[in-house]
This record gives sequence, structure tokens and C-alpha cells, in this order.
Amino acid sequence: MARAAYTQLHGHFHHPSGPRGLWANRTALTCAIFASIGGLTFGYDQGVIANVLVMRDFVGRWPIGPWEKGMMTAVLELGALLGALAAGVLADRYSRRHTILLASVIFVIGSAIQTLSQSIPHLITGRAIGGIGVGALSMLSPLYMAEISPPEVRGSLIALEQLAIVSGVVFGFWFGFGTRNMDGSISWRLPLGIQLIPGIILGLGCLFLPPSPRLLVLQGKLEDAKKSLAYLRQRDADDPVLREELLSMRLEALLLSRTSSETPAKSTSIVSAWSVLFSKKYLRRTMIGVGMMFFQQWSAINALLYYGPTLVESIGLGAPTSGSGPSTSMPADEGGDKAGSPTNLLVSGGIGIVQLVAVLPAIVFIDRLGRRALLRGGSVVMGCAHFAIAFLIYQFSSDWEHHQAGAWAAVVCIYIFTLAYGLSFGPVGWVLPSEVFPLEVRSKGVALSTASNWTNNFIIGLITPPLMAYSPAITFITFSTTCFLAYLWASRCVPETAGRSLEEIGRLFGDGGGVLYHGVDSSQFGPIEVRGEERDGLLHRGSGGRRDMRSMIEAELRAEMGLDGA
Ligand SMILES: O[C@H]1[C@H](O)[C@@H](O)[C@H](O)[C@@H](O)[C@H]1O
Repeated sequence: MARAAYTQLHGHFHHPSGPRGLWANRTALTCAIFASIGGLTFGYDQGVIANVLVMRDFVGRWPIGPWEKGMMTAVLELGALLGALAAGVLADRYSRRHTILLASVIFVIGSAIQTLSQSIPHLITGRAIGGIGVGALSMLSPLYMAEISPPEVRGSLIALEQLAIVSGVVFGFWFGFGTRNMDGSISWRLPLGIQLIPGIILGLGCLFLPPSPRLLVLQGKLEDAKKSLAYLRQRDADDPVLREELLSMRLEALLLSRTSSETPAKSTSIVSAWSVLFSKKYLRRTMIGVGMMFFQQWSAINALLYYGPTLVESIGLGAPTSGSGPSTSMPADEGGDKAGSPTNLLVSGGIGIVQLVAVLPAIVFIDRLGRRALLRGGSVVMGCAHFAIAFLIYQFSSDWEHHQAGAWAAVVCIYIFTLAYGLSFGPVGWVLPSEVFPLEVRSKGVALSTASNWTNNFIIGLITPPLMAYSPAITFITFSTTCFLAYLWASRCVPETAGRSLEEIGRLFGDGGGVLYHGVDSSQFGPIEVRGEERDGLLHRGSGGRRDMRSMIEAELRAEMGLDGA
């Protein structure tokens, strides 16, 4: 009976996703919204720094060249890369919440140093330290959200990370825009200092969040896990549905401890703990996590964000540029009064707003339409938009003045691209890596995927200016090609994870570990072949002793927990 109740409540077809499902899971929703403050810090920095680096007082005080300006972005990204990887280890060793606390403290220290900077080295140091916090939070928030979410709304809840990031971008951009004309250093100290507020709120508040029930199960703290799950689902601890969910988590953890001599999460050797991600068992998932972030970044969202205004100016719209041909510097390199140039507003500010608008339907539909459908549709539209921009540049760049319609068409394409990205690779980029890894390697898998985000973000920042200098048309053809490759990757390599429990997703990769209830149309498995047959709502694998071990452990657990079916 309990099994039927569980299937009915958590099954793919019965439980509502979208707003109704979100409302039904409002405790998990509230916790996810709070945890998403981690994403806010990340986006805010991105939004604000473009404005800070061109503020009158800032430029007058420290007349720095492009090299130092590039450093400002680069040190944060490199710090974030380190932070994400370090958090992958600490999140298992201590807990998700305590690592969030530590990351928030580091972020606050970094932000304070930036705010109080008396010299450029201070600022760079502050950004490196702050970057460690930003990077750690950028992996911890989605990881925590994935582990507290019920399957039917997990996509929506993790997509809140993207909502937080882009809200941060928009708020940071417009706040910096608003203070830019203030007299003195307050114009830039204020927007840098304001980020202390979310950092402190997250650091203090995270200890009040319920701990991840999945991690507690892995650590053998079953009573605590039950309590946390009961709180998150707002159900009685003895509720059969709750016990079924707990059972599936315990089953996964037990299978893990009985089938592997050493739990990677507890592995003493750093090298073996990470190298396990490249073992045969996990390689496919690692490729999905790392590939997801690779393609998210190579869609070139940040290239447009950083270099969009320059591009638009080079095609003859907005503020006039000095010199001929496309300038390849970041908008920040262009000198004090360009911060408020119509182009900067139109593109940098506009791209943030379009991302923000697009992520809202994505949150509603990501669990209904599925991740794969969004990725496949999004990549095609993005690829076509880049291609159209390349074509327009190729066709008209020698004489934009007499082809204003063509120039405007390019701007429209930038927005179409951003809309498609905001509905697909933006949010799904954070969702997918958090769900494909099983518990034993989840934090490291998410850390490595997040590290892929920061590394590729860094590479794009580095190569876009010389590539644009060489040929803007070729630049866009390159990005168009990576988007079409992303389509092939999504079609061939990404399984549909929507609506499945994290334990169930392991089955899509042939783990055989942990899935209790299937109840999902197997045609949705995508290209990943699941060998076995379905009986009694259970997917039975065709071969191997693991299935037997699973049924054995399941029977043991059912007996111990007093659940039917034992
Ligand atoms: O998902 C985010 C978001 O789309 C940001 O705007 C972008 O700058 C980041 O690199 C990306 O990871």
C-alpha cells in the first residue's frame, strides 16, 4: 500500500510539476530559494564589475590599463575554480551546510577587502579571495538543492540557481549604473560593499536550513535523516510515503557500502577520490556534467555579455567608436563615460534582463518538458542566431551605415540567442550536473562540472578578443558550430532525468543501484539503453549479482523499517 502511495505521490505521471507542485513542496522551495543566494553573489559580481571598472572616480584614482582590468575578471574566475574544487571535498567531509558557511565567510572577507581597497593590489587580492567563496557557493547551492528536492519539482528548484544568478547580474548592473555618478569613491565602494549583505545573510541563515537527508543517510545518521526529510516534506516521521523515500535513499547508501571496498566520499587519497570520476563506472556521467558546462560556456553567453557592446558599436549602432573596425576590448576598457552609453545599456543591461525573463518559464516547464528537449531546442535556435549574426557581419560589415536594417537584425539575433540560452543552457547547465552523479561521488562530480564552467568561462574571456580582432564573422561561425555540436551532444549523450528520483537516475546509467519505483515511460530513456525487464513497477536488470543484492538489501530494509513488500 505504501509502495502504491509513494508511486502515486512521487511518480512521474501523478504528482504535479510546475507551480502546483512547487506550492505543494513549499518547505523545500523556501530552503532552495534561501540556498540560491549563493548564485546571487556570483551574478551580482558579474553585473557590477563591468560598471565599477569604468566609473569616473575609479578610473581617475587608478588609471589602469587593459592588463590589470583583465586581471580583475581573471583572478575571480581562477579563485572560483579553486573554490569549487575545494568545496567538492569539504562538502562530503563536513556537511553541505557547514561548507556553505565557510564559503560565505570567505566571500564576505573578499568583498570587505574589495570595498575597503586602497590600491589595485588590494582589489585584486579581494577579488581572488572573494572568487574562492563565489566558486564554492556556485557548486554548493545546486548540490544542496538537488539533495533536498522531491523528484517532481527538482528541475524547477535547481533552476532557481539560474534565476538567482541572472537576478544578481541585473541587480548588480543597474545598481552600479545608478551609483556611477556619485561623487568620490562611494560610487564604486557602495556597489562593492552591498554584496556583504547577501553573504552575511547566507552565512548566518544556512545553519538554520535542514541538513541534506541524503548525506545524513550516507553518514549513517538515520534518525537525523528522517527528521530532516520529515521537515522538508512536511510529513509525519511515520508517514508511509516518507518512509518509502527514506528507504530508497538507504538502499542506495547500503548498496554502495556493500559493493565498494572504499567509499570515494571518504577516500583518504585526494588523487583516488577524484580519479574515481574517470573510472568506467562514472566516466559517462562525468562527461555529461563537464560537457554540460563546456557547452553552456561555449554557447558564448559571456562573450556576448562582455563584448556585445563593442560588437554593437562596431556595427554602427550606439555610441560612436574611435578608430575603424571592430574594437575587441571589453566594454570596461573603453573609458569612463561609456558606462552609460546606449549600447552598453542596450546590450549588457538588456542581455541580463532577457535572461531573467527567459528563466521564469524555464522554471515552470523544466520538469514537464524535460532537460533534453530544452537543450536540443535551445541549441538549434542559438546556433541559427549565431550563424545569422555571422552572415550579417560578413554581408554588411564594410558598410553598416547604409545597412541599418541589417545592423538591427544582428541586435535582434543577439536577443533571440539570449532568450533561447535563458530557456535552455542557462538553467539546465546548473540542473543536470547536480542530478546525474550518484551520492558517493555527487559532490566531487558537481565540483568538477562547476570547475568546467569557470575554466571555460575563463578561456572564452581570453580567446574572444583576439578572435574578434581576427574576424568577427569567424568568431560567430565558431560559436554557431559549438551550438550545433551541443545539439548532437544533447541528443546522443544526455538521458532524460526529469521526474526521476536521484536514486532512480543511477539506473539510467546502468547502475542497478537504488531504484525502487519505476513507473516511467521507458521510451523517455533517450539513447541510454536500460537492459532488463519491468515487473511490478520495478525495473529488473537482466544480469549481474547487483540486482540480487539489491532485492536482498531491499527486503532486509523493508523488514527493518516495517514496510510492506518485505
Ligand atoms: O548560468 C550562468 C548565467 O547564464 C550567467 O549569465 C553567465 O555569465 C554564467 O557564465 C552562466 O554560468
